[in-house]
Amino acid sequence: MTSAPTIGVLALQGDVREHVRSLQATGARAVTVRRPAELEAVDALVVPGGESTTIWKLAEAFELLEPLRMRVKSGMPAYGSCAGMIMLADRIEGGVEGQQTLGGIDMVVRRNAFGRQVDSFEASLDFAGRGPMRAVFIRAPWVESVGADVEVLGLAEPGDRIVAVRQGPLLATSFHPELTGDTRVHSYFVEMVREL
Ligand SMILES: NC(=O)CC[C@H](N)C(=O)O
Repeated sequence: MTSAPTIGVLALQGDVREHVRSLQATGARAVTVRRPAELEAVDALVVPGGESTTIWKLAEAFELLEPLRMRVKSGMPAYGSCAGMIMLADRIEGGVEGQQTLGGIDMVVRRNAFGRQVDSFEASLDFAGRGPMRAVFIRAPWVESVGADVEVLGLAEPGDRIVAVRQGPLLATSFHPELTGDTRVHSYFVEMVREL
């Protein structure tokens, strides 16, 4: 890709503004996406943290679920944080009755996996070999298992759980880099978008 990519942030629910700011801090052009026409206009998409059941239901109500699935299937780069990671999972555990995802990453993601005692916590982890990073987890999922084509990019205590993965143009983290002001995950994603 030669010109600067336009990266959308799915703006149905969740911490949309924080992702827009993080993307802009890397120098990328960031826009919000709420309608199918807006989705068509972006080169890549961030699915924010929030509540995956709400994002799913609103995506259906806004007639975005199928268009989102199609774009992901056709190779659009996407990055999901927390609820966004759940949305990019092919399979989930602990979902509500009938909960659907967009899919794309060959993994099983367990919702609210770290348990009530540790609803929210911080951990230091190495993301993609880019040095220690402070990571914020909020009712976070973890990745229970991954398929052969999925690259593990980060593990976290407690339990050395998988919390960052990549499969081709799709990236997902259980934590929220948009909340810590550390732009390394967004920079990694923007680099991915530029390379594809
Ligand atoms: N901070 C988050 O995004 C939490 C995710 C939420 N527990 C869900 O299932 O969607």
